[in-house]
Amino acid sequence: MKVINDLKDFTAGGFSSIALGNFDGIHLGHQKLLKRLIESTERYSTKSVVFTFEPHPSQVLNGNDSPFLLTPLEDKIELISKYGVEYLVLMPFTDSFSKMSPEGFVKEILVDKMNVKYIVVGFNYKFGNMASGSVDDLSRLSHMYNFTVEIVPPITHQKRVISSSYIRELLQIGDVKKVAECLGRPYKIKGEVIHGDGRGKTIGVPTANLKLNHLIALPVNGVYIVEAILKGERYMGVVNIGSKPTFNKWNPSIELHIVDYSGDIYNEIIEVYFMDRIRSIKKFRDSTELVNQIKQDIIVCRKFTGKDTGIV
Ligand SMILES: Cc1cc2nc3c(=O)[nH]c(=O)nc-3n(C[C@H](O)[C@H](O)[C@H](O)COP(=O)(O)O)c2cc1C
Ligand SMILES: Nc1ncnc2c1ncn2[C@@H]1O[C@H](COP(=O)(O)OP(=O)(O)OP(=O)(O)O)[C@@H](O)[C@H]1O
Repeated sequence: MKVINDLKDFTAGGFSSIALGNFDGIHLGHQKLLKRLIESTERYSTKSVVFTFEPHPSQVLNGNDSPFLLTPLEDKIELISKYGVEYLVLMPFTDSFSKMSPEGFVKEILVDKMNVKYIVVGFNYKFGNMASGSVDDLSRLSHMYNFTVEIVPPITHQKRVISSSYIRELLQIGDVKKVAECLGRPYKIKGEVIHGDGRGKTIGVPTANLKLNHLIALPVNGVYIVEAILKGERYMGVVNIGSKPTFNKWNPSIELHIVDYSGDIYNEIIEVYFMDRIRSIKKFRDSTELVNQIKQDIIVCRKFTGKDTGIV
């Protein structure tokens, strides 16, 4: 897959099939669009293109108030390329770009620069300045400029329309199981192992403290069952996201205890896949009570394994 930041580098020749949107998370709704995109290329003899913005428009429009992301760019690229997409356009979402009218975007970018023949979008797609363009506008413009528009009806999970924002809401209540159902895979975060207070080893539960990308959404504070990928190997583990009230440590951290593992893993990169939430963080009377609880957490974690986790 060719990743392009500047349309000058777009040299597809012939016609294009284009999927439009932000694609944060590559959830089941996005996946449906990607499948339809690939299917269209045979019908229309086109090149497949995913057209998205980088950075995410909300980061430009809302600055520090923009939501945390579900997928870092490198994961988004990897997930999209798995569908066999030929071009991924990461259009810089500048202030001036955000002021383009819906008509201007379609004519100047999609028609003139990309020779569009087919567009696939979801039912609620909005585009152009102030998100003023709708799928009806896109249909109207398709007659004017002679391309086909396919509008994908809502993809739902338990009667809720799946969207990146809905998945962020689920993370905020810790429902990582439902998140996995909406993504078609478990939610993943990735980080480098850094030094903690070194208390874990002394209480018999060594933990890897992870340094994370601060733009990426985390599940709400609590204790989770996870699968961890370390040096290409897969392990089960338990993760604590949040503070350590038992020791009066209130700064947030994320700590992973890998079950049945010992060894020095400082500076290693670990991928963590969230399978289920076990409980909230509690203040225990002392470290013995805490360790007893963590042992229980590990039992719950062990019971969970043996299942097909869906990690690809
Ligand atoms: C599975 C798991 C559950 C945890 N649950 C709690 C908890 O409920 N309350 C708490 O104060 N600390 C909890 N912790 C955090 C421990 O206090 C922490 O791992 C220990 O203090 C070591 O911290 P350090 O790596 O910074 O030295 C938990 C840790 C793990 C791995
Ligand atoms: N559940 C869904 N069903 C059908 N189409 C969808 C669904 N979710 C997103 N799409 C479509 O996929 C494309 C990319 O979606 P986009 O990432 O922009 O929005 P989103 O996933 O709905 O997230 P947000 O919550 O940020 O609006 C758009 O064309 C959108 O309409």
